[in-house]
Amino acid sequence: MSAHRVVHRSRLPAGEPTSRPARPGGAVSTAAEKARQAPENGRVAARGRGLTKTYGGGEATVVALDDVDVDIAEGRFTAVMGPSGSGKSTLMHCLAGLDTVTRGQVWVGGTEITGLGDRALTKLRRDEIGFVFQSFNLLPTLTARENITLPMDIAGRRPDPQWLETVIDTLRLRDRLGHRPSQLSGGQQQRVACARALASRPRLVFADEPTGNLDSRSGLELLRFLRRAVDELGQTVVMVTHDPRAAAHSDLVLFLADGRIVDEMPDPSAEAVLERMKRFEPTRQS
Ligand SMILES: Nc1ncnc2c1ncn2[C@@H]1O[C@H](COP(=O)(O)OP(=O)(O)OP(=O)(O)O)[C@@H](O)[C@H]1O
Repeated sequence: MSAHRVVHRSRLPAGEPTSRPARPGGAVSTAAEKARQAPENGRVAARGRGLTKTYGGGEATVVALDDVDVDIAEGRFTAVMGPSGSGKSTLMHCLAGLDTVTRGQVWVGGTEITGLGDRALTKLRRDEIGFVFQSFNLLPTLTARENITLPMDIAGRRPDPQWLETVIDTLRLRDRLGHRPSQLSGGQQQRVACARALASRPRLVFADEPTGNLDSRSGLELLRFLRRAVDELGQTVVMVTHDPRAAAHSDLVLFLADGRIVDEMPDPSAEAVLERMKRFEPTRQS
């Protein structure tokens, strides 16, 4: 679908994990994994081992994640798909340090975040991770530009001006920078939210249904921008989506079912993803 397979990474920091660990068992050690575009430098941006997340207790226990091993390759675009309730958002939130796991370990870059105190975790999220959610979470009293730079302003950091301009232009926000969210369309608000997530050039961008509230043109532009952020700027993107066409912009699709990674697809096409998703239909709840 998108011509994006050449990856240039000129911005890789030193000192990160240098090899992918052995992965005993589980979907991530299948033949498909060998076909996956393993990063030449072997770096992982985020890693989960034995991730288990349960809610409730006794007979009412819900297992949202069931012993998941996962590596998110640095400088790649990973999509996460699966039926409703399969654990996609939970996986993303646990990898991003927005939620805690019941068992297991999570690393972001070289830092194990499981067990980190609130303060250290907040700092790591602020410095290393950008979030794009379906709900835009913009502050209504601030202009688009102020919303975009707010996280950096709070952190007392100055955006790289050139990068910020690139983000603003690519997301076609230049003539909207002085507008407040109520004066923007849904698509424009989502683009502001995306610009905010990318403004600090975070190592890792997590996007939860980022195109869910967008018309198809705005959605396509957002996906192309995320693709560019990966190909041209070496960023790492993890996107939860229900849309096979959106997933086709990624390098690798991870398929979840019942809290486990049950399959993965490198270099996905929308058609192949749709076909794979159809195999979940009998157990689908929505
Ligand atoms: N706070 C919670 N309390 C109890 N159960 C929860 C909670 N959050 C999630 N769950 C359950 O955990 C499971 C996984 O939820 P999750 O939101 O990760 O799924 P999902 O794949 O992202 O779903 P969807 O595609 O519908 O957004 C579901 O069965 C859900 O009902």
